[in-house]
Amino acid sequence: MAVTLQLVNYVKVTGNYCYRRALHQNVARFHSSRRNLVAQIIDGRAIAQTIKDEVKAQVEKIVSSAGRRPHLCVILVGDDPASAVYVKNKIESANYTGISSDNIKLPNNSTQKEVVDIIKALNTNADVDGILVQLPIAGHMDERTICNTVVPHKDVDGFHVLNAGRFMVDQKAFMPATPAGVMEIIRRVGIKTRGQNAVVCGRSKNVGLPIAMLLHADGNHDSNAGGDATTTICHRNTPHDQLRRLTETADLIVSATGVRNLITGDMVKEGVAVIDVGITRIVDPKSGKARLVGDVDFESVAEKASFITPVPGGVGPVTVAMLLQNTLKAYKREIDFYV
Ligand SMILES: Nc1nc(=O)c2c([nH]1)NC[C@@H]1CN(c3ccc(C(=O)N[C@@H](CCC(=O)O)C(=O)O)cc3)C=[N+]21
Repeated sequence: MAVTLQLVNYVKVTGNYCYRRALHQNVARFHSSRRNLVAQIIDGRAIAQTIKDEVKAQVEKIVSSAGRRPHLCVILVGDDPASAVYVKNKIESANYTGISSDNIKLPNNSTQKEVVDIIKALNTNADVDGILVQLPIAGHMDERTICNTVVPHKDVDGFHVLNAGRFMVDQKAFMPATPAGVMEIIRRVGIKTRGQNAVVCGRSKNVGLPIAMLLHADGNHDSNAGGDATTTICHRNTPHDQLRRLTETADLIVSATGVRNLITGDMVKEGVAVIDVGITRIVDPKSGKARLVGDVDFESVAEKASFITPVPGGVGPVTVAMLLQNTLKAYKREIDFYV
């Protein structure tokens, strides 16, 4: 019995593997110690590098034909250490692609009016293509007001209500960088979505919700490239046994909750593709050093998955690359907001 089971697994997963191997290179292989299964570990850094090189080539073309260099402004309020790391990554990556940038740092006690006035000045500054206000923003400010102050055609985060609304009705829009990154990974690696069961964990307005919208949407519609999956959204009020029932039949799981070890190997079926968007900072009990973990128990899930993204080195770097792609789109005024 055990032998038969193993053989079935081997044939099934090896078959998938051969088919997929031709499609992509940005993966490593995770060899199960217990079974003949091979999970492909998606290399987000390599995918991000490819995207950044594509952006860089386009920027070089613009500059060599005497064009103005695309310019990104990042506004950072306060001194949250995680935000400082993300902003540093964004600025460094922008530099790499040839996109020039400003990092506007404001003290934590800045007023909402001060931030709004800075955004308004950037909105009308013809030398600025993209504007981004790093979130979370200090508690005494209204995040919606701040996001809606950025003029839609410079809103490279896709957080303005016009971009969010246009996207929901299949009009061209700036897509938020993390959801765009998740879809880009799925496309570049060749993970099937059409007709598949997709489970999204997390319903945040900037990450979980737009990911679910993209996964379920009509992929034949040309605007924002949906995934045609049957998509279920789980969130903090989904009982864990119900979550398990859904993940057990999922072909694709995208988790974006910040709950460590939410998804474990016993909850998933063999051959599942898993995209881990969670970020939790922990102190490693062995080394005593701080490190990042995702929502997914990597070791146990990789035993069964066909594809899996690691944390760090998965979705995070691709998010940064998508922001730069959006900045280039803003520069080219690719999105017409008057239709
Ligand atoms: N207005 C706004 N736009 C955002 O796009 C935005 C934001 N606010 N607030 C926070 C989230 C989070 N986010 C990440 C960016 C890079 C990594 C990243 O580079 N991660 C690396 C590790 C970084 C580290 O060492 O901490 C990795 O996963 O390998 C992760 C997460 C953008 N966000």
